Amino acid sequence: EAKPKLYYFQGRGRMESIRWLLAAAGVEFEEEFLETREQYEKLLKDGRLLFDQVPLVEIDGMPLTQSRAILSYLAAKYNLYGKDLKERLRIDMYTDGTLDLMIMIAQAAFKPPKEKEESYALIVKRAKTRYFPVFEKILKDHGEDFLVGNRFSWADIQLLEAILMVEELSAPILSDFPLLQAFKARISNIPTIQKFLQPGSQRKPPPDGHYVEVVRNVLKF
Ligand SMILES: CCCCC[C@H]1O[C@@H](O)C[C@@H]1SC[C@H](NC(=O)CC[C@H](N)C(=O)O)C(=O)NCC(=O)O
Repeated sequence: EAKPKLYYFQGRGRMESIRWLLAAAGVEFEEEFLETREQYEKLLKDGRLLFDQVPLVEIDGMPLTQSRAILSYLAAKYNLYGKDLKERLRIDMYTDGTLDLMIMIAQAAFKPPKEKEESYALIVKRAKTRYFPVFEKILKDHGEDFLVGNRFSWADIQLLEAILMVEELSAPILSDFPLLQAFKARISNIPTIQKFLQPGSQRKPPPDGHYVEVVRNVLKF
């Protein structure tokens, strides 16, 4: 079976959660990095971008776009989506939350320095007062190792991704969340995730000026 192929910039953006999910599921994938406008225009001309947007994931012979749809498809395909409708609903609610937080971080990279710093401060505040308290309470109320159904799911993978990303903005962010600290250690030690966290994996670094410049050039915005 052909490996999934991911078409995106050589950065996190809206593709990083897809990389995390595939890696956590132990699925090897290939990547084509968009560096030039011509590459993007070829994808458009070939009719592979439903709404003219990336991420694009080619899997099971289909060109998939829309990152949340892709993530849902992959979570279901690799049995990381709970055991029934109600567990899937909780996983959708939690992952929509962590995705909202991570998109704020991705978009902040494109702002001028002062606005960017203000955005990062707001993101850290939201993580500390809105998002992480919710997950700390879920872990406390259920007293289980995982967020949903006492089983590893997409929700756990994405929460770990979000924790690590916010720690890059504020290292002590988990100081008031002991259960999240234990969760972070537990999920990081899952073999497929541990491997993805090693240097040399397909995990991408934080956005930098070069990444922003490439995206602006390719997408002309
Ligand atoms: C201010 C904007 C910052 C984000 C810019 C890009 O870098 C990433 O951080 C997010 C986007 S990714 C690139 C962008 N794709 C999307 O916005 C996809 C949105 C879709 N709902 C998804 O979830 O996949 C793109 O292709 N745009 C072309 C254009 O619409 O004509």
